[in-house]
Amino acid sequence: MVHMPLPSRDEIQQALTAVIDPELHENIVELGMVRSIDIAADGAVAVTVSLTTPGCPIRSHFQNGVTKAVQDLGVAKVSVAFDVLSDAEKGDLQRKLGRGGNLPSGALAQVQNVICIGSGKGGVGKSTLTANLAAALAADGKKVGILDADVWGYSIPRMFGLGSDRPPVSPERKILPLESHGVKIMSIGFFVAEDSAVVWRGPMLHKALTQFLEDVDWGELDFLLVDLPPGTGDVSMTLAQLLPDAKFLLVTTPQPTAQKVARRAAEMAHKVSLDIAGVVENMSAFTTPSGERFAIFGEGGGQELADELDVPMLGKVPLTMPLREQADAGAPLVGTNPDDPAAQAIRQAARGLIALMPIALPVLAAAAAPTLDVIPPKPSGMSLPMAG
Ligand SMILES: Nc1ncnc2c1ncn2[C@@H]1O[C@H](COP(=O)(O)OP(=O)(O)OP(=O)(O)O)[C@@H](O)[C@H]1O
Repeated sequence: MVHMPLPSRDEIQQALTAVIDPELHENIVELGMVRSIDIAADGAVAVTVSLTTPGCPIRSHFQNGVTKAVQDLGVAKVSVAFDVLSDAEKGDLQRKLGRGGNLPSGALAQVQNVICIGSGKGGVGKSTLTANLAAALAADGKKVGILDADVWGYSIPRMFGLGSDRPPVSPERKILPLESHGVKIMSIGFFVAEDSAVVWRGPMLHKALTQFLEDVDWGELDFLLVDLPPGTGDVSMTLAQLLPDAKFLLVTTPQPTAQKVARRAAEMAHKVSLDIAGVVENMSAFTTPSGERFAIFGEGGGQELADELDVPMLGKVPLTMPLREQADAGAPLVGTNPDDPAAQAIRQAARGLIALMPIALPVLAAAAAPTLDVIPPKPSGMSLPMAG
């Protein structure tokens, strides 16, 4: 067996430059967040990382990143501890970043679980499930928000009976989500004229999404559900970068083709290191009032995908007319008709999600708000001013 020589302190420090703070977009060594590196006689390495806030929601991102960076040097035993930067150190950091104001607000500091809901292809019912899962979680007493990041096909406002009213802005210059059926909602649809074809891409998209995460006053939430656009594109990559602790929930129909593209979405999630929480199969089968059952899109695709990915199958949601009708009427079915078979399956999936999530840790209040300077302009001269 070949033994690698133990790395020096400098080599470990160098390796830690691979760990990037996703909010500050800089590595933790450069940011002065590596408080100490200790190498024991037996070769075990202990690293202490200083966070900007004790309730830092991306703690596990640092834990995993530091552990991997040191292990890659051939170190078998790595431990990571955390403390908090002093006020003076935070001041130094702010100067280093060239910011006059505050560090990123950590608007998500009070959000316990972020779940990105994605599908390989469009039209599989991802938004319908997002809306109803949120309503089911809220009915279960959870504090829930939806970020509608389906920039090309936003439909969440309509499913909650919300128009295109601009959300208000608080005196602290935070955008306040609109609330409907007990769910806090933020959508790109609140900022663009209905039916306008907005070409969101590249940096503008990145800025808009960053703002929806950082400048929105989400407050205390048990769950923030993020309705992704279909596919594996820009939005998903950006969000994965901004939300390293988020989980991914895959929606698919039972068809082999849908499954194939859903698998691609899963591969994307793996690539950007997002854990997959599970699979929900939608449009599973249709049952006539006389009880005859038709598997219109086939059977078993969701379970196969879940088995292949080795993740839980959280629910099989049948095709029912009320689910579509209620989405069109602007009131989630789980609230209006909880006994409908689709509503029951969605409530079961919501309970499955709750069971999968880690126990909530106490968190600190979010820090002060950044200025609203990054709302992207609407293309063709439109702008996205906000009320308030
Ligand atoms: N289980 C279901 N039973 C009946 N209708 C459904 C079901 N699931 C979704 N639908 C309907 O199918 C259509 C597509 O659903 P939805 O808009 O949620 O899909 P999507 O995957 O979010 O699409 P995209 O992301 O491409 O906009 C909607 O009209 C919705 O009401």
